Amino acid sequence: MSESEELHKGLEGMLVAESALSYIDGSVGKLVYRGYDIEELARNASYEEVLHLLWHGHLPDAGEFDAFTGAITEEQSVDDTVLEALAGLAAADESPMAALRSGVSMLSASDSDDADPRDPEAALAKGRRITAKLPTLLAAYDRLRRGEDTIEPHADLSLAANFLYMLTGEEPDDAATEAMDQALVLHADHGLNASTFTAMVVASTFADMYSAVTAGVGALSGPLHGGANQDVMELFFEIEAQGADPVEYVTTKQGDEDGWRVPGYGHRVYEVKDPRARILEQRGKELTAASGDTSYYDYAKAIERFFTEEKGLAERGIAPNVDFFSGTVYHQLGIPVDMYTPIFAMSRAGGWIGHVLEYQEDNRLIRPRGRYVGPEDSEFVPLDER
Ligand SMILES: CC(=O)SCCNC(=O)CCNC(=O)[C@H](O)C(C)(C)COP(=O)(O)OP(=O)(O)OC[C@H]1O[C@@H](n2cnc3c(N)ncnc32)[C@H](O)[C@@H]1OP(=O)(O)O
Ligand SMILES: O=C([O-])CC(=O)C(=O)O
Repeated sequence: MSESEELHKGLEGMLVAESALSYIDGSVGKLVYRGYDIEELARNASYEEVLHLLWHGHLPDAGEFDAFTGAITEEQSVDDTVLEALAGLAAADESPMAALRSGVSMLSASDSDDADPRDPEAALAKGRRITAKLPTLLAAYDRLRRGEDTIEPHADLSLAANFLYMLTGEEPDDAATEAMDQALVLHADHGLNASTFTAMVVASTFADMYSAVTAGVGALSGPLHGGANQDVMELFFEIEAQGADPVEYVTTKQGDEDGWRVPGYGHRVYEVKDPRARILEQRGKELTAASGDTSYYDYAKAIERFFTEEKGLAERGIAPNVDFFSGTVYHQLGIPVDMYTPIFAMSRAGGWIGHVLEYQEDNRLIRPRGRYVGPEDSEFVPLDER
């Protein structure tokens, strides 16, 4: 075993695994899933096609697509026991992201397949079950906390359309379905980000898929990761509530709060604008223009222009990431702000599961070292003598 004494805080830039799922060139803002450019997938592929690509290594042909979506459709319902537990969480005013974390964990109770987690077919089946149920679970939670009856999934709708249908009770139009589906495609995978790596660490012990996905949800929830999309929209709400100028507002905030970071800005890997932000920005622009209310899109652009041109953040490699514009899209779809990060999780589950399946093909327990900096030779004194 070779042991290096070099410290790699945050594992920054460290290669810890090989993966064929997604590639990021942070210097030019390029993202590909299995060789396909994200822009092309966002324009042409559905979330279900992307799931097939990530889990099975290729885009499905028509027959494979039907079989794949058919298998998902069969798994979309969520057991009453889980819905009852969700109702309890709603009564306790739990956030949707926390409810999702608990919900994924509870789903395992209604999975009768107790195959060995080392069995790749069983792991894939569990992953498919979780992915199929997440939109149902999340939409149900939002309805329960509003005191509404939950809605069963519609067998003829895609995951994206079904989510909106189960949330609102109405079948979404094409524009809303396309926007939701595109958001799911864009968030599905992103290399070894913190939540994916978390899921891999859990799965490297051969804990089961429910444990890996539950842990992924927890890691994604933080404001340095997926939680930033909610923070961005809450910033816009604050600006609106105060009738403030967006640039003045963020400048004052930076002056007042030492170390305050613009949510949705900056990235460990990208040195330029995230390609997903570019696509979501365009979608946000179209949807806000169509609705006649462009205010949040305008705030985002004003802040971006200021940080790029006046503050020179772009020159330091700090630019909008995926979380900066997604809220402008979700808001136009009428989705509550605290559902934004759970939607990210609903999509990213596809990536977590893909990475877990891939990693377990040639599994190695993930177990790094920490440098010990504590005291040496401490003398133990019994409790009653301390
Ligand atoms: C889906 C996702 O997870 S995308 C990321 C979502 N998270 C956010 O949007 C939260 C805001 N952004 C951030 O906190 C950071 O950019 C992170 C955590 C995403 C990446 O951070 P790191 O790779 O650790 O970069 P690091 O913290 O070293 O920052 C480098 C420099 O850029 C600055 N910086 C980074 N992000 C921002 C920001 N959002 N606003 C202002 N300054 C920033 C830091 O202050 C630091 O400056 P310094 O060198 O003068 O101290
Ligand atoms: O890659 C990262 O570190 C964060 C990110 O953008 C993602 O997970 O989509």
